[in-house]
Amino acid sequence: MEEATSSPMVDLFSSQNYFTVGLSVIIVLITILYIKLIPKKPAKSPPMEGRFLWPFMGVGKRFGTEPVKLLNECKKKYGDVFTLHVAGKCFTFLTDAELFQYFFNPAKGNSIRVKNKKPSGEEHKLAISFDHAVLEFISRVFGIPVNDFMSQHITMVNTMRAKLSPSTTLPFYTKEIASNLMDVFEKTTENNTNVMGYVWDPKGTDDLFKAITETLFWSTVKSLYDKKAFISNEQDACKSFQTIDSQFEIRASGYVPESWMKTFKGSKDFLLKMISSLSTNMDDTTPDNEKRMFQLLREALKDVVEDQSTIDHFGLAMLWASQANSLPSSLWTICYVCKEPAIYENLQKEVDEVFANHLENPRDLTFEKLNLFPYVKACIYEAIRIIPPGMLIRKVMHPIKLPDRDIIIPEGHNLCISPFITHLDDCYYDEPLKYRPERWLESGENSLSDRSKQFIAWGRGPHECPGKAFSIVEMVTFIALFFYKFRNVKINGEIPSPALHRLIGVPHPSQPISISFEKRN
Ligand code: HEM
Repeated sequence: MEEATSSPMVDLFSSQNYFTVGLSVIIVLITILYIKLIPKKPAKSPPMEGRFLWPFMGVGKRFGTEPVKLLNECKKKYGDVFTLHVAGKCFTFLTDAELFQYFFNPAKGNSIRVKNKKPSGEEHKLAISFDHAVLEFISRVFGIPVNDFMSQHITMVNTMRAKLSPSTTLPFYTKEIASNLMDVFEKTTENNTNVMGYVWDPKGTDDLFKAITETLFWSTVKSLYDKKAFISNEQDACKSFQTIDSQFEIRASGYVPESWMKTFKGSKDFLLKMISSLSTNMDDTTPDNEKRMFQLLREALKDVVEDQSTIDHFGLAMLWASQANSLPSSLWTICYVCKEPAIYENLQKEVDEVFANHLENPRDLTFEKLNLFPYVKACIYEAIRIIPPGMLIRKVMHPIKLPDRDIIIPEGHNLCISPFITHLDDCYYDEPLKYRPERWLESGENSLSDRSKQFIAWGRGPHECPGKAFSIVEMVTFIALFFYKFRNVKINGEIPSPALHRLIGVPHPSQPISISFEKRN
């Protein structure tokens, strides 16, 4: 018999063995990587969902497609504090309204810093930070340099808060809104071609959101920037805004470089150019009480930023913030009102009564006169209650312990609350899914107000939306005039669901909405 010639040494280096050894090394490396990527869960930290799922993703896919369902499931499973592991990041949600004070007012010592951690500098005084939570995506989307955002973002917010208040310039900014809106509602293909905005067909529209956007965009811009702002033959500013808004999440995520997002970049550059030319042509001799919001913002920033073009980037951020929530909130209000005949009738009655008895010309609807529309306001609040911004976010800068709970939220977590979850919780609202504007008008025990602890659509505390008062004025004016100008408004088909991938801000509709109406001459 022939002896075997191959030694064990030779066997070891056969191609099959190379493969087996290679495969084993890869498996070991993947296992090490997997274990390394599983987020650490320090003792006493909140229960975590998605920790052991493929660590790059966690519950990322579900969070991006059905966040509300996921949050409700977790709330049931873990209680009112839990963490989601999303694509390597930890999002800790507080769902009990009693805990919101720790989220909104950390400065008052509400969130208790864990003792052995010492703050290292001024900006780290607070255990949680708004600025650190939004810094990256704000600078990606609007191009505000990180250092300028950290040092001057508060200047922007304080300037807006001071000037968009009923006791200062808010009545001035809002005095022409009615007239500007009427110009657009009355625009036809034959007349007023010099008025920017949508042409409302006398019978209806197949895309209500587009119609609202192209109407309200221009009136907001005229109020806050300049009467003639952004008008150009080169490109449509409203379309540029729509492009930025629709691609906001993709750019904010940072997964796609801006150079690959040609239409986004083109729109952003165009709007920055428009804002910059506005800056250059500003008349500094305008009396303070007649200066537009952007002019005041520019004055507040010009001596504190090194590169003057940074002001334009702040101006772009303010432009987006001033539109992104008011537009869908106006849309959802019209949809809900039209779907409930009794509500529609009540609202129409109020609108008709005010325009018949208190205002000869709808264009004269001033700031003071808006108090004549309590039912319109209640309809808007109720729509924002049911379809609010998806979530509010802060960064945990130092581990925090929630009083009375054996839970420590680790440093680095994103701390979140979701108006969607709270506003639809039957602990806080009777029949929460029911659109019932009357709940905002009830008195006594049931009375609600936008200060109720469970109503958080505009946030609360030091970061409460600085445009809140402006947005209410704008939306009440818009809805009152819409139902003055258009009669027998009917939504054709079902109201589509909100597109929930948009968690920062009020969601858009998932489908175009078609409506028909008769237009009053
Ligand atoms: C329906 C209308 C609106 C809603 C529901 C809304 C909601 C919000 C929310 C929830 C926040 C974050 C609050 C937090 O994290 O605690 C916010 C921030 C902000 N909003 Fe609004 N908003 C609306 C309209 C407006 C308007 C019209 C403007 C501008 C005129 C505006 C400007 C801003 C700005 C600049 C911030 C950032 C605040 C900061 O950085 O501290 N918003 N808004």
